[in-house]
Amino acid sequence: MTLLDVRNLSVTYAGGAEAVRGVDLRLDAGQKLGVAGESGCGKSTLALALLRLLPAGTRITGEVLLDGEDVLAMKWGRLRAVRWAGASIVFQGAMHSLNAVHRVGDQIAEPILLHHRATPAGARTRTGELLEQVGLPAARADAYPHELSGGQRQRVMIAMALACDPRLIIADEPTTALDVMIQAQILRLVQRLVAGQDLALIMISHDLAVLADTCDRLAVMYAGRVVEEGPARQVHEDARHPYGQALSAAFPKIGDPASRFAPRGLAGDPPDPSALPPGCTFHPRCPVALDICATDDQALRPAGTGRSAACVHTTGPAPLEKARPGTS
Ligand SMILES: Nc1ncnc2c1ncn2[C@@H]1O[C@H](COP(=O)(O)OP(=O)(O)OP(=O)(O)O)[C@@H](O)[C@H]1O
Repeated sequence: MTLLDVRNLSVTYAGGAEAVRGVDLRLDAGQKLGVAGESGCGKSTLALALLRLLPAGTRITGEVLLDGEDVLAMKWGRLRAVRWAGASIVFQGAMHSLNAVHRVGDQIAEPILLHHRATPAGARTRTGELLEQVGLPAARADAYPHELSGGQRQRVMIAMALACDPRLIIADEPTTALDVMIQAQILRLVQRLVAGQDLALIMISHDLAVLADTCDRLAVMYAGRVVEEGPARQVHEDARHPYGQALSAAFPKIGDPASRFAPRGLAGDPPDPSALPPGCTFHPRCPVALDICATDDQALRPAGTGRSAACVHTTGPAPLEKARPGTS
């Protein structure tokens, strides 16, 4: 059953940055979707748009249907109910997301009190259970954020995200700020919490290998657009879009120790979303670009069973839009 249906979602920041452009995504109940892409490709903007957490003045268009209800069209009161209880977000860098002057237990209890109309004693019991679920002693509820390590704080953030029994968790680079050993622990925790449950997950990372290990499906974003989508392992091991191929070559393949020593980086950076190049936005960096790529962008189209890509090499020419006049 479809839990999340994102249709033609676009986000433009007040300054004119087109951070997300025409994204379509579908997620079934309990399904795990990875969203990959370099820094600046619009992954966090996409996550924030799903719960309308973007700064005032940002233009969001399209539809975000959560259980059939459009988050983008909801009244404020309904939106508040959907945040935490329908879907919740675990951000990167827990220190900035937690309030430094409140005990972590009180911060976990807050959404429980708000959404479940629990008594303070009931909320405290539930907080203890949640802390134990994420591998912390219940007594850590009395700690302030600065008394916890980075990994412990991220566990608290995950406990908060679980507090109201959401059907969807969005994890935005949940391990980025942590050292490698702790990263692995937190990833295992997320995998354990979502495995075999009806809890859907959108996990955002620049690391395809991590996503392939955790998720069922994978969407690769470039310059605000999904350029490739499909079963996670297949996209990681045999990407169809040249950007997906470059991204996956930059990280070791699961179970392939040789690839660990031969990462191939991609020259250059993603384009400035306020001044996107005409045609396919990847063409200036693409090793296999054709003349047509400088003028015509390609729509995401079928590229094998259950897979899609937006590349003239994979799917043949079918322009999404002509280059804007004066831009080529
Ligand atoms: N509040 C904002 N105002 C204007 N532009 C913004 C704002 N937030 C992000 N951007 C721009 O939108 C683009 C997409 O940023 P976003 O953070 O979504 O990318 P990302 O793929 O999540 O990158 P990272 O992995 O570094 O978080 C970037 O060019 C960024 O500079």
